[in-house]
Amino acid sequence: MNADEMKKQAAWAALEYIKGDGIVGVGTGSTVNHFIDALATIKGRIEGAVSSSEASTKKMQELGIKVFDLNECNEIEVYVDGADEANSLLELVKGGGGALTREKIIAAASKQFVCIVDATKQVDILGKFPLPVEVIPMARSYVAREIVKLGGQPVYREGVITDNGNVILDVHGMDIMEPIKLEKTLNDIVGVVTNGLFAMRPADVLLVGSEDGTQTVHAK
Ligand SMILES: O=C[C@H](O)[C@H](O)[C@H](O)COP(=O)(O)O
Repeated sequence: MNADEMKKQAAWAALEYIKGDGIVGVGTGSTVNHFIDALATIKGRIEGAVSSSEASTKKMQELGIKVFDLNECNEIEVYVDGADEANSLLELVKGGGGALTREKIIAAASKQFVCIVDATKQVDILGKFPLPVEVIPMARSYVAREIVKLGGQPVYREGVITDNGNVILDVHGMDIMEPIKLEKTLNDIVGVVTNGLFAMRPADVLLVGSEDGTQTVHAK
């Protein structure tokens, strides 16, 4: 079984968590694309979705899923999204696809966060995957210098503009021993919009697609 088949397995398993008939929070990425295919099979039962990216919005609209603005919604029951890394506390690194800010907003606005990954995403220590940081364009060099002071090696993701009109720095070389502390420290740098650590608001459930079927993990 390849990684994409494992992603698909985890994505379809997330359907079980869509119990009501309300609005579902939908993340971004190749794993979520499988989830959107799954969600389309129950589109008659749910009211619709809120979306964390233009890409997910487009795919959902093509499949006939109604997409709402988050400002039109109250608390979202369930948010389903992928991740680039997940540890045993279900703290995550996200943003490989550049959608971290809207993802973090919907995660914060949701009661339950179901994270869907393939088995390669599970790690003991976060940070091998370069940590994405979304930055206001004029602050890019300043923020990069501040990140170097924290021990990271920021690399400008050239040619990428986020859905919010900002740029991304991918921070290499960090063993993230204290994810909550680093998430807050990065947030405090002026010019940073969001960082890809989801530790203050980790996932509630992790569905891991693997050779042995989908494993359900709760935070230790
Ligand atoms: O910005 C992108 C998101 O955080 C994705 O959820 C994350 O990068 C995982 O993507 P994929 O499912 O394609 O591996």
